[in-house]
Amino acid sequence: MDVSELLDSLNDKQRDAVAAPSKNMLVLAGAGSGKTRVLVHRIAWLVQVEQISPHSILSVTFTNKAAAEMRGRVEQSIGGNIHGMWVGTFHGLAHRLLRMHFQEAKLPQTFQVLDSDDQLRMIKRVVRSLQLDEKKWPAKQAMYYINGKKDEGLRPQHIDCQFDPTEQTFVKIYQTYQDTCDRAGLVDFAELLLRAHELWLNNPILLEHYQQRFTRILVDEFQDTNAIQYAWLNMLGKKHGNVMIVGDDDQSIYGWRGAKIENIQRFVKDFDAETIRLEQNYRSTANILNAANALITNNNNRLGKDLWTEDDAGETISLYTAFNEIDEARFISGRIKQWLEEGNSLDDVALLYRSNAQSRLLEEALLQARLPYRIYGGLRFFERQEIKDALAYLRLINNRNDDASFERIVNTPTRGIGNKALTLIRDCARSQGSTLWDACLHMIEQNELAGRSAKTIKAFVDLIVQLEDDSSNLNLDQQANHVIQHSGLKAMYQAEKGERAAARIENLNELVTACSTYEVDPEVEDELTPLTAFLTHASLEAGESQADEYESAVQLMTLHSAKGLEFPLVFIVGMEEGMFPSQQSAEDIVRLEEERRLCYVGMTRAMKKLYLTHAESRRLYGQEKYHRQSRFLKEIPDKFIDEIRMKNQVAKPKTTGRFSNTITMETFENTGFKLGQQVMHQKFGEGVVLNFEGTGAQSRVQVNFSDHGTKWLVVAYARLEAI
Ligand SMILES: Nc1ncnc2c1ncn2[C@@H]1O[C@H](COP(=O)(O)OP(=O)(O)OP(=O)(O)O)[C@@H](O)[C@H]1O
Ligand SMILES: [Mg+2]
Repeated sequence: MDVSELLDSLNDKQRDAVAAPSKNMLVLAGAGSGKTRVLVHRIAWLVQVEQISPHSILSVTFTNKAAAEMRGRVEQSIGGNIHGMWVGTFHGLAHRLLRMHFQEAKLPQTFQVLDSDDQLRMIKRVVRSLQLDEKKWPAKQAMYYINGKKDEGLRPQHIDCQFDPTEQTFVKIYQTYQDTCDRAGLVDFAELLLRAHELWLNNPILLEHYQQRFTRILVDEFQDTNAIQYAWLNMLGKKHGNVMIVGDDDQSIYGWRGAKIENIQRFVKDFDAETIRLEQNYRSTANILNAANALITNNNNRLGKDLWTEDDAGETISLYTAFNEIDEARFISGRIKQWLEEGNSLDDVALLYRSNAQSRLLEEALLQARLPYRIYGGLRFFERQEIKDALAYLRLINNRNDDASFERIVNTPTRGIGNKALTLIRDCARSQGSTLWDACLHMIEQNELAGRSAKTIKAFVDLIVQLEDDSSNLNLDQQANHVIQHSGLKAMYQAEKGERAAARIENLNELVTACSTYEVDPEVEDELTPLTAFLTHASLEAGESQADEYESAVQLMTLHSAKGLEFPLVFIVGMEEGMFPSQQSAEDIVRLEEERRLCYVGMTRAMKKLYLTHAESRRLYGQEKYHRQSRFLKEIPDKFIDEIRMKNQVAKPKTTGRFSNTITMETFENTGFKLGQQVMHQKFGEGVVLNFEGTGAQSRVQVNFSDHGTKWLVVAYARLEAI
């Protein structure tokens, strides 16, 4: 792209931001106003016009995927590659620094990243080792505590807990956990940021090196930075005064993870930054945009922004009231099918939900309708059980001190190592201040294990050593394959049988493929073995990209992970009180406002058409619950919404069992049943058909059961038999 093109595709305000002389800037603007576009064009501008070396540019994105996209977009617009430029998430960049300066950061070269699942296990173990009551000190709570403190930049010794015995215990857990991680060479996500911050704090020369190197810094989605990220940026960027941040206070949705909206104003003050506001939205139709704008005005203390569009009103937003969660899912799959039949692509469709667990039913409906789908950021490849098992073997082979991996696989597949033996090993590790692996060696050597345990533990130790011996000279993918085969994992999953087992084997095979296509980043990972590099990659990526990347598919994701994305057709499901807003946020104004921002984020992902759905009843934890519709629905002015309700589409519902003769003889929409007909249901027994609703796959019948009263049932599911 030449320079004029770079600017031509921008409006005046965007252009001002892209071509501004270097200074600290805040681009504050609502959803879809081109903030990310400005950032990308700004980088291209710096390289092409200002002749800044990519080496001097550091750009922070919110996800790894966004980083890859940004790199691609910049490379495309300057028509060349941008080697030397650092683009990544705060975590990814911190990790990179720690890899490059592991000694200064007081880490072993082979340090590994601990994901949250493994972190939780470690903390559980620590709580137990401190002989605390696990009910009183739940590991999860301790994990929030530890990560929260790290996000604030606090080590145990910084925490004043003299007069608070509860906090004293948490600090003790924090300290013990940290000691264990340090011993094992493990770094959790929050630790990455804190360590990287301390790295600079303790090494002024190193800091100065990076301050001089990164003379241009850009940050997307700034509204979701936490305290330690802000401190890190402040340290790096303040000296040269060329930091551009873009953000939207109305889209701050990670307060629960320590993000601070106040950082936006703080930045303006600390960095003496100029504010540029963008006001034109290029993403959504006027109906969608105005509905989202109306919703968000219900929040207080906003920085305030105007957002308008030149786009047409477009279709109204459709609101569907499903009568239960199955109906909701089927309605959605029906509409997607229709969308596809109208000649559109599945890639253009997103289903957004409040919590991950909601995906299951939607998946089921999509599977039934044979609509390919992909879960974005949910059941991630590298988080799947079998993958984590295989990686744990590789990790332990790579680094015997990795206690988390040791714990995971010591008895997977089962090899008769019981809890008793494990407790002995843990105790020994604790008393020796050693890792679990070393404790095993010690106990074997000293004959401290009972006959059977001694044998099984020795066998495990031998297995790991053998796996390493046999595979260390192989290529990375051969090595992975060898370990999957000879660890017993493959046989174990094969023995499981069924579809799920087949999927697991497929995943394991895919891991080998992932190894074979993995490319080492020469700037950081040259010194590492390919295995260490790959294992790190696995932890960081956690499968943000899915296996079947090239197939056209519906995207399923949580509202949180939809941030920054856009789709022509969007469904937001489960819009019920207690679901969205979530139960916990209903009484707390701060949390409620964050939920509302989340709804704003969700709605503003839609370009052409938005569906909002809710179910009148829903099975939750095995129980049928009735929820009122979400207050957010009521906050959207009626003029933007069009209600679809099956009841409106059918003949008047009847509530009694008496029918006129003409109706009695009709078979409703080929359901196979007639009004007044006697039917049998597996669970509810005998009954009489009272009424029909809906059409096609969604048709429902109302049946009066002799023993269970009147119920509405979806014909396709109910398996009613005429008698
Ligand atoms: N000046 C412009 N002319 C035409 N299209 C534009 C312009 N600016 C942005 N767009 C398009 O508008 C859409 C939204 O842009 P972008 O994703 O950069 O917005 P954003 O402010 O980052 O949104 P979000 O707040 O959701 O992250 C994109 O499809 C982008 O290509
Ligand atoms: Mg954006």
